[in-house]
Amino acid sequence: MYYIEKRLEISASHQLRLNYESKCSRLHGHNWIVTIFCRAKELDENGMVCDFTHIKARIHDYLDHGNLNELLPFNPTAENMARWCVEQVPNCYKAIVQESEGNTATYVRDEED
Ligand SMILES: Nc1nc2c(c(=O)[nH]1)N=C([C@H](O)[C@H](O)COP(=O)(O)OP(=O)(O)OP(=O)(O)O)CN2
Ligand SMILES: [Zn+2]
Repeated sequence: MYYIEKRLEISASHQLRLNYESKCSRLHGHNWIVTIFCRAKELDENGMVCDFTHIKARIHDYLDHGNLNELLPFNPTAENMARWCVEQVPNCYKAIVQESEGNTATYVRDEED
């Protein structure tokens, strides 16, 4: 099995829709650190699991300097973002989304998916 990791830094704004009072419901920004994990039993005809540049294009270039509430069709928590990242990238099985130092969410695709 081949494994790759791609680390992305994304500056963006968001506000959370929550059923309790929170400062996070106000529009604010983070410098997210997103790590994408991909794997494949066989390499493609280019000798890759997935092109790092394509991963950056699908995640970073789409979200960077944007408003996540406008770009994503769900409440932009770190957990939801991690799942969305896994769904965007071919051969991706895991994503780690760090919102700030100490605040991190991970999504791992089920084996049978
Ligand atoms: N489980 C989650 N909890 C929270 C999320 C999330 O995505 N998943 N997100 C937020 C907000 O985005 C909020 O902006 C985070 O604020 P921050 O100041 O970074 O975190 P804390 O309130 O924990 O404060 P620290 O000073 O960093 O301890 C909130 N929760
Ligand atoms: Zn936030």
